[in-house]
Amino acid sequence: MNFAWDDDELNPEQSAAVIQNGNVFLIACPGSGKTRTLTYKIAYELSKITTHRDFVLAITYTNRAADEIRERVEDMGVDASQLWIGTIHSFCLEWIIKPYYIYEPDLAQGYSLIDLYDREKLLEELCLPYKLLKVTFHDCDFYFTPDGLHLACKNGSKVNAVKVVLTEYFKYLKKHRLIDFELILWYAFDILKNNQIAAKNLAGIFRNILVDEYQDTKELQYEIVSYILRKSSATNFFIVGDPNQAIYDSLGGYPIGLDDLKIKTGLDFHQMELSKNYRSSERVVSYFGNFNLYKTNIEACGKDKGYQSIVSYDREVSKDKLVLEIARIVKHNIVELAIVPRQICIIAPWWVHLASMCRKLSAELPEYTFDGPGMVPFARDVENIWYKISRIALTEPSPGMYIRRMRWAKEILVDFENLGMHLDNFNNKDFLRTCNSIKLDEHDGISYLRDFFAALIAEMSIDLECYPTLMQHHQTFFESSEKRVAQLAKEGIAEASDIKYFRKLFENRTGITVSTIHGVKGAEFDAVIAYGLLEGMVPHFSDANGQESAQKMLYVVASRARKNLFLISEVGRKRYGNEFYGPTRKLIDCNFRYDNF
Ligand SMILES: Nc1ncnc2c1ncn2[C@@H]1O[C@H](COP(=O)(O)OP(=O)(O)OP(=O)(O)O)[C@@H](O)[C@H]1O
Repeated sequence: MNFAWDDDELNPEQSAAVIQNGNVFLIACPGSGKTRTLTYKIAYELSKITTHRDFVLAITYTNRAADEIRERVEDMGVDASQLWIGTIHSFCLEWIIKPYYIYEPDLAQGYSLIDLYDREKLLEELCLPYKLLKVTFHDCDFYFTPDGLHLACKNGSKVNAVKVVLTEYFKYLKKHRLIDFELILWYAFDILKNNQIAAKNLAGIFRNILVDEYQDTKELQYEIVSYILRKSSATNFFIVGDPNQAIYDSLGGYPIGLDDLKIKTGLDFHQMELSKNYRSSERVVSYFGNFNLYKTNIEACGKDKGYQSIVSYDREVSKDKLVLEIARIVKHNIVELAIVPRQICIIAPWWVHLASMCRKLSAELPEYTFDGPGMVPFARDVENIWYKISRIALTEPSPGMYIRRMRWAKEILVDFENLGMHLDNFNNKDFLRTCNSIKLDEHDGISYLRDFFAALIAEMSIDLECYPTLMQHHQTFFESSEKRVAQLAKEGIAEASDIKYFRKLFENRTGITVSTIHGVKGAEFDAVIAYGLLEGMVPHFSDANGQESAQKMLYVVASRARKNLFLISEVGRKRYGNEFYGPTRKLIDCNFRYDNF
């Protein structure tokens, strides 16, 4: 029987998208339940599968989104064993590179994935000769298109140095048979381009391919999916996103137009739309409508629709008073407006401004906690096996965590087997049982993890020396974690070394979120406070398409708010010489009756 739902679960637009046969191109405005629609669509298509050979493939932007959707599908009582859901990188590794790497000359002799920490370290070293030009690994972002390499760096004085650094970087990777995230896409694309059988096999497995957040998808990713789709007339494609929220332009992401998509895939599409915003008040919706580049339809219809929102814009506060002003706004929301701390988010464009803001706010408002970037005390590299084990080591067995921990255990055992370990009948339940039996009385987070891993290896009789990859992952995991803990301690967060702080990462968030604009993608909060809205930051000074990018960033920021929105262009931030940053031009141009706050 097909999976069914009630009227109060999906609105008519969402239901129509879920049950639509064939290929769907779905444009969804902010807060319109894109994730909900995608989840039901997956559940619906899974329930229609009649043979064990068919799979549903869903590609999400983050591992976290993949986990959430999978868990929701399982909670709905739908069998998810024929669902593969994950990021495009995981998909390429598991389904294209692992089975077909021998067809790729650069990979045929074997390859391994460079750890994120090692990658950063390598690039930092290669940048050293260009210290005077202030070239750092942050300048070394790049991406590939079918025509080859593109640099994210648009700074004329650095570009040549970055090119040399990257040439050395690729040489090093090749010599050591390493690949990074961008190379995963490149090689997957190359394999499909040169190997008809690979694309055909994949097309035979997946009856449905679903892509979330298409607006931030890169050309190579569209190409990879298109190779598969062109090999099968029986595979349906469902692609959803919001072109107004495309903020990864500098890394090669773009919202493909329908005509282009038709040409690439050779398919026809039902063009559909989700236009009902369940998130924000009418006032917030009318505000972010000012930045609606593609003129998509949006109608507020959630439970907070009639909320008397505050939408304010401050262009006067000085940089030196910023912390006090943000603290005042936070307190007002919590004390006067009864908004809970975890429903507040503080956003700035640049990561560098957030760590110090987080620290200063923690000192100013000691009664609240702040969850910010750079606050994670250990290496969160999802491809590192020891990170995967740490997820189990740092969470407690409980009914609520059971399914998730079982899945993590399974992933670890698959990794172990891929390393050549013979696990006989040792299954994921046994693995969890072994982990749960490890009891340690250790308060230092890093020592705890070291002891935990040692106990686990001993219990499973694993000889680390026999598995170089495991040893290498072990070394980089701890090197990177020690560096992070030291950095946090330097910034005044001494408790970061405590095991309780480590465990917090996996608990439900209770503190005030502090995030970059890019990091807040997909999230929603009752109150949003955004600062650093300055021309040169929003948009970035090197952005060739700056005004359009600023418009999209403002659209993303403002559409995260359910109830209240506070925008700040502080004065007094030095640019260079005697020059100061001024407010974001798109904000100055926006004609809106802000509230005095
Ligand atoms: N049919 C519905 N009825 C009531 N609430 C809904 C419905 N669909 C979605 N919602 C709620 O609307 C909110 C926004 O949904 P979701 O986060 O999926 O939006 P989104 O489209 O992904 O937004 P964005 O693109 O801005 O990230 C969520 O709180 C969700 O539970």
